[in-house]
Amino acid sequence: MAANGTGLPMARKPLAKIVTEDKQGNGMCHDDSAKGIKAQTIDELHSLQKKRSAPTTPLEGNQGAFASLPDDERRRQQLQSISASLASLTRGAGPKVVRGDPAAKSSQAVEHVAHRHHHHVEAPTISVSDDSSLKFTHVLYNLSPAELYEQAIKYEKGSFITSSGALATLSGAKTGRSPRDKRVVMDDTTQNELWWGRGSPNIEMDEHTFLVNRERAVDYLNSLDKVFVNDQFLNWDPQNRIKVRIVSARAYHSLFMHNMCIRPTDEELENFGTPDFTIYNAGQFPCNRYTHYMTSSTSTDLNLARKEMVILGTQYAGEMKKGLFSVMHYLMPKRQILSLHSGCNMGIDGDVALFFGLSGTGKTTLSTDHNRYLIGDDEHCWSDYGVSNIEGGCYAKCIDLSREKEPDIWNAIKFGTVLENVVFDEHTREVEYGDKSVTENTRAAYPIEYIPNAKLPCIGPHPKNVILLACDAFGVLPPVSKLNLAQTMYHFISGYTALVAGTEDGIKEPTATFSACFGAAFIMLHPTKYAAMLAEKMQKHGATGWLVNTGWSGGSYGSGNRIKLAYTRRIIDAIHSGSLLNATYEKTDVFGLEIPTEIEGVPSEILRPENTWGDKKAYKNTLLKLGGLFKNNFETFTNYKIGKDTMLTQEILAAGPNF
Ligand SMILES: Nc1ncnc2c1ncn2[C@@H]1O[C@H](COP(=O)(O)OP(=O)(O)O)[C@@H](O)[C@H]1O
Ligand SMILES: C=C(OP(=O)(O)O)C(=O)O
Ligand SMILES: [Ca+2]
Ligand SMILES: [Mn+2]
Repeated sequence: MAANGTGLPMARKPLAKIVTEDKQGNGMCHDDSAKGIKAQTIDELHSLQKKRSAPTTPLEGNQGAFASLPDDERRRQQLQSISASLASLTRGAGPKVVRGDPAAKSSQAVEHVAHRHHHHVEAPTISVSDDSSLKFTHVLYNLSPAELYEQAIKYEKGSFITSSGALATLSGAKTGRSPRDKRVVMDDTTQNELWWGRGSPNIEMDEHTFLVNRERAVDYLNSLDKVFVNDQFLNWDPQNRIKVRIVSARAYHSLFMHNMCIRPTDEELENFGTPDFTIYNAGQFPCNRYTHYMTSSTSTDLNLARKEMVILGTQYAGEMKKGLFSVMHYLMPKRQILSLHSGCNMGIDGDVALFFGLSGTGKTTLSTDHNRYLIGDDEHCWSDYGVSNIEGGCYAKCIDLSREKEPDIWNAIKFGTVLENVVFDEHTREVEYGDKSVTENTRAAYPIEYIPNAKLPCIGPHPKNVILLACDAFGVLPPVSKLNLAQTMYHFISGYTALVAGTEDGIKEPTATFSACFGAAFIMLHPTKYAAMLAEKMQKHGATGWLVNTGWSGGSYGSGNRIKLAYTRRIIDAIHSGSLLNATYEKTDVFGLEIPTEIEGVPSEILRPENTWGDKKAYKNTLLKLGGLFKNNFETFTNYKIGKDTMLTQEILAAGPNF
């Protein structure tokens, strides 16, 4: 250390600064030596550049006289907890965990935890029986976005800073979720509690196979020089907050979760304790196909009893966010709280709207509204006290993103934002949002406060409007319809959308997707459980249901056009303001939907779909075709009672298409 390593003021008086005569600044003699640089080598000089801060970057050996014991003890326990998380279940002991970057110079003292037995049992003597227990695992704990940028750029191929400051990354071979590779441990409890079988997203796996995959993931993570650990929260409702730990191998994954989960304050982090749920993301490493239940090299495994999720063979970051969402779909209903795959925003008068819809239907786009407060774009809870966002960030699609149409999302793509799978100019680093070379599912993940009118904390009163979004590529659903409660339930359970499969390959036929509760991939209980809760809450709080088609008009995909975002926004405005509630309505054939005759700012002729079709016969046929698809899909639900009220069940069954 330099002369002043004692912490006392320098005894020697600094020399007077030498004043040079050059006022242009082109002289070579701007001598600052008077300040007495506290470094004798370049390395030491560089070490001065970084001011130390605790606890987000706790690399220092701050074991001086002033370091209080409880802090030390807390830190030791934190490392011990991470070691326990990373412990092999077959070898008993957790790895030696070291805090800090393995590439850091030895001048940076690191904190160690030697072997600790799983579940925090002290090991008196340890006989070293395998090589992995001789190795240190470096832990990069809750790094800041800047630190994660550096890690990504240094070590992860395909990481670049874009012209707006976002971190562009590649998710590898998987650029979307892999629902068919999702497995859920079936045990005595979950066998009875969860939704299994036809239509269910929960494909069974046994406890033993889970442990095989868990061990595979943990061994992979421990074989690395370093792992990233995020300790964060889910759910802005303080009474129902869940502590999550994400162990991952990539800075990209750590930054993604930093943005998407709720970020703890320093105090909250110090008192974090044991997580309620842990994700082991070993996405670069495949699962072993010889393992029972494995049908590909990708596996995302949920174990509710162990409160753990294992990811193998996919680096798509959305798996982590949606995996945790599944967990919330299990935990929250147990507390009589409804979990919702919806966006949510609030007007200046406190009117809250929910936006349900499958991927690509407009939850993120329409909940991000410059005239309203954003509560969240994708995952919420509805309790007896109102709504709360589960997450701390948004995950926007950015294909064809434009500054003009979506200024708030555009401006959120800046330093700190993860930009997945986008294409950019190699020199200017300007992103080309129209380019689908890597995937059509390009994404931006940013902290919610990057949206200027985010509502912090992300909570609000009971919803006034429940908007069901469907992107109908058949072009027969009206741009907006007002729903009664039974219709709302019918469409909620159906969870319809029809996107166009591959826009590139000349595919003309839209394919209908039905996904119960607008999120069948994430629900854990039978859809009727969530539907009953939604009906009860909507009734109790007097919420109105709406069906909004954000898809085609004037014909199916290929002949018609997608409804202009500007029109959809006017429709949504009219819902929020209450003006649409008092409009004049007429009923449609087949679906029996109530459609308004006029809305300010929207051409009246588009409100009734058949007006926009040139070929009326084709319209009728397409309408009947879609009606038939709805009927077929709903057959699986006809034997279920929805809630306590048999009347409601009958009404819901009758609220579908009639022809
Ligand atoms: N009329 C419309 N309403 C909503 N979104 C539209 C409309 N027309 C085009 N879009 C585009 O559709 C996409 C909707 O995606 P997004 O809001 O991310 O859906 P989700 O959050 O439900 O997955 C966006 O890219 C948006 O620009
Ligand atoms: C991240 C996702 O959400 P959404 O497309 O609904 O925004 C997803 O479904 O993978
Ligand atoms: Ca979604
Ligand atoms: Mn979204």
